[in-house]
Amino acid sequence: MAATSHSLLSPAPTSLPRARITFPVARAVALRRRPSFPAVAAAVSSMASSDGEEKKETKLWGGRFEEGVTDAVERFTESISYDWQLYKYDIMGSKAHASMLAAQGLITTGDRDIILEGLDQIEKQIQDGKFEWRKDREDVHMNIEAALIEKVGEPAKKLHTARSRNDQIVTDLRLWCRDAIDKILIRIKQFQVSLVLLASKYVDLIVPGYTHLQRAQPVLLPHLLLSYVEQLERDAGRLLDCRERVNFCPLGACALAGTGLPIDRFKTAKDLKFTAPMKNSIDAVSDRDFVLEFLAANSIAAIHLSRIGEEWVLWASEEFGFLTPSDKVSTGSSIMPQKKNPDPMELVRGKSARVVGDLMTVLVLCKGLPQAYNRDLQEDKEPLFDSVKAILGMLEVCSEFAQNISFNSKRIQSSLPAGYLDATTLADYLVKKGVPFRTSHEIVGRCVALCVSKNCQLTELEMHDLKAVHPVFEADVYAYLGVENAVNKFISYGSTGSEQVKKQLEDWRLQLGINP
Ligand SMILES: N/C(=N\CCC[C@H](N)C(=O)O)N[C@@H](CC(=O)O)C(=O)O
Repeated sequence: MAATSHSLLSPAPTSLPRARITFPVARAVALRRRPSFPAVAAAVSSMASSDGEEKKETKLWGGRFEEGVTDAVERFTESISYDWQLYKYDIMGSKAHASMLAAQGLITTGDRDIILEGLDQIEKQIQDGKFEWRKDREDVHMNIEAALIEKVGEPAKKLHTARSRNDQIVTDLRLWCRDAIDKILIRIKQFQVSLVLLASKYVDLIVPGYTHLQRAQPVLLPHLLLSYVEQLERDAGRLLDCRERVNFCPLGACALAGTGLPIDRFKTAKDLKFTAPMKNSIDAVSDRDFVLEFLAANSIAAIHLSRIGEEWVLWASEEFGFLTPSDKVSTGSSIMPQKKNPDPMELVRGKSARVVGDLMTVLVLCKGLPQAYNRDLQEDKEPLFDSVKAILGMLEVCSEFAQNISFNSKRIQSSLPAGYLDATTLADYLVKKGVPFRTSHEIVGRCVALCVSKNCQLTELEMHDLKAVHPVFEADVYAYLGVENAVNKFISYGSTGSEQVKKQLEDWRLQLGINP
């Protein structure tokens, strides 16, 4: 199996094509010689010796073992099929570790330079797709370390001084999460910009506001779109908070107890741009609370995106007809020629399920673990990678959808008279006339009942109709009726009143660096 270079902004597949998975040299020979399944399985991860006998490669941890693991165990315990994605961070950590060992006199500077050069070559091989990932070497750490030993010999055998895979994996993971968070933050901002640009196109468009999915009060469309922007801002804030706690360095905690060797954990932490080394070596290798926090932040963001997806799918329906996605963000039906489906937003809604599922997986994974490291923790990676891949894709597609929809102003406007959207404004009018709110609520309720019986709007009630309900009504009431009048009456901070919304739109444009 060979890795290709990739960035999280264009996520790489979580596993590479099976055809590229390579096993030790004897495998092809063994496959030809003994084609039955058990025999083929027996050949996995084995090496041919010169006399044709198959011999397992000695594991880097193999000193006390007389026999190799079974093929089933090898297949079951390997993680290289997905943790290869950590290679960049594993190499980064190894380089910082080697430099620290040299600075502390634990290895010579000559050995350090050989190790650093060898790691650079391995990184290039991986990026060029020329590195052979081997399942019999279990994971990303052992693959890189074994390859380094093959490449540069003795000096590489010193790299694992004062280090365990337990602190190595969690260091890799923290570095990976830090970068992943930064990439998600960029995508959140891109979606916010798309929403603000969309809002700027419809500054005066009034839409029905819903509660219980029933018509409630009129709102400006930009007000609704900025509500998404606010939610995304909190999503970003949660990720930034999480990043603070991610950014502590476990390297040097070793297996769980630290080391008797004179290492400098502050140097490795600084070189890897962590805030500080983690204070307790048992905690450092044990906990995945930073993964949980990250997955939880992703889950909340995914739920926000799912709700937007639901709203836009609904609004794109014939029944609402409030928005039209362009062809660029729609798909068709294999049987119904007329269909134009808003699939991307349905899948945004759908993929939120896996993001929440990923959080649940790691929550349950962690719940029964005693201190310190347990192999169960290997199972945190696939949900983590999956969650990040999903959320990046969801944000990208939401942003593109926002850039490729138009709101159907005419249809929306023609729908506005329905639902008595101005009723609450009418109640506020009565309050301004000195009527207690509970009484005004009752009066307006009676006005609405009158409209229902006459099949008309509140604006269409004659003065004598209104006076018949309550004598407090005067001619100025008509300045409160109808959705335009009603929207103009909103003045409270954060309300849908056009002054408020225009100011907030301006603030967001400034904050997001959108030029006038
Ligand atoms: N096997 C092990 N850690 C493996 C960590 C890497 C693993 N692929 C993972 O993803 O968690 N722990 C050994 C120590 C070691 O192998 O360094 C132990 O504590 O006995």
